[in-house]
Amino acid sequence: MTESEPLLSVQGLKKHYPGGGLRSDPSGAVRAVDGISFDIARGETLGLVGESGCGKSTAAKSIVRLEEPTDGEVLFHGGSRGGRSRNDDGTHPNDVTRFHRTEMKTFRREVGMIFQDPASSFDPRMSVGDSIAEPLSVHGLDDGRRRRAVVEDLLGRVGLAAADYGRYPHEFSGGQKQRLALARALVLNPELIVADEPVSALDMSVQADILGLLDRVQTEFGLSLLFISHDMSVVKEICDRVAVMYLGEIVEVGPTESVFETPKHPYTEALVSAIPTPDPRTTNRGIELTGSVPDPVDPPDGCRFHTRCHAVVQPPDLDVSRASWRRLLEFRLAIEAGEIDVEAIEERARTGVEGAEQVEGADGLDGADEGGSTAAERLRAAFDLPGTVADPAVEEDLAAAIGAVLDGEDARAVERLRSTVRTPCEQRHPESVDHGGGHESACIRHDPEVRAAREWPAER
Ligand SMILES: Nc1ncnc2c1ncn2[C@@H]1O[C@H](COP(=O)(O)OP(=O)(O)OP(=O)(O)O)[C@@H](O)[C@H]1O
Repeated sequence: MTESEPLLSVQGLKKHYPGGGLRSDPSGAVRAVDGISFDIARGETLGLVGESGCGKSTAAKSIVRLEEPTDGEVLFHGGSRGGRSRNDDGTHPNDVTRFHRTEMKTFRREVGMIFQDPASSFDPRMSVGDSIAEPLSVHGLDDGRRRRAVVEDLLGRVGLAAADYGRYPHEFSGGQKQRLALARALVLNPELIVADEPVSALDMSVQADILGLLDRVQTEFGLSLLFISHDMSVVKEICDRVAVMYLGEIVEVGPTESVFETPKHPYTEALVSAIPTPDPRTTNRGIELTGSVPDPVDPPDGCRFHTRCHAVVQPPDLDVSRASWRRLLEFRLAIEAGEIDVEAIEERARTGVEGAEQVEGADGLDGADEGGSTAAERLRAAFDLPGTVADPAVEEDLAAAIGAVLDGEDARAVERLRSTVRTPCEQRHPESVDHGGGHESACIRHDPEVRAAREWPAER
């Protein structure tokens, strides 16, 4: 491997779990990881970040083959270990996904893992020293005294004492257990550590200790580190580069400083914006990330983030304000998700929690109450929709869609709205665009072809 070749190169990795779909395709696969690619250089820490359910753990497990990947390559040691290049059939001799048993055994020695819950990796009936030493026996170090010496040395390096060798897991705190887990991950002198949420279960002060330790150990041992976390501030602390994952895909990757200072993808922007600022007088950028990650069985078309995106692109020919556009799209998406509960809206109006009196001046469709508003107006009010949309064609579609929703015909409502309330973001899967310095993102606002064909304001 030359210096410039990555230690780990993940290419188009997919992990789909069979069945389990509840929505449009009940037999559909759970697309937990859906074609991710990234490299990790020797001695580098790459952070894989995203909300719960984005596929981070599945990605980690697929890379080390605790789960069998559905597709893609995981090249360990670049492309030239032992001078070997690709086989005639295009496969690669260093592709972990194709390793046989003996190659896997070697690979496992070269990759250490740490998980969120360190307790689960220790047998409560075994001394921690014996647990840490176990991989040494498995990999052929038969000399018990040497095994003990290696483990005692490691215990010191992770901030514990050689005398801790004979103690049992329940005698250690959460932070100490994570130190033990790190010692165990290091025992075979690996080149890569995969750490999946290693500090999420720990108190803030202990988190800082463990992050400091990871950082120190990484430098000392010259390790590469794949660091998985949902916590942006933790990632910022420790990573050289960051890959942001959303619904099975990587939407942005780049040097940590660049990604945090000038996030290019709206999802990253929202995650960065949500980081609490240490100074209460300064406010963050105030982008609210609403809702949760959609079902990976049936991900949204085009850009998977468009259903939650604050920057979702308005069609150039839709002549309404930006605020109205967002509301119209949110309304359509709510109908599609089956989230509109007309009875609850009516009930709230009756009990005065949300007044129908907020809506004035629009033509009623049906069901006028004592205050004079109609069910259609109350539905508009509930979704903060304009009383009348300025663009007559859109207003016609919206009124028809509202009527359909009130009639319980959601499919008809969606069909009607889809003709006008339709974002370019759902029509095209965004390609990754290079912003320079290894900073890439996949958002159609940056796609040169799309930008050339349409006109919307330059955003970042
Ligand atoms: N064995 C499985 N079978 C079916 N679906 C699964 C399985 N494991 C994970 N999933 C689904 O795959 C998606 C990604 O899960 P994953 O645990 O990888 O996400 P994550 O980003 O690591 O989140 P978390 O931190 O909550 O674990 C989720 O929708 C999850 O429900």
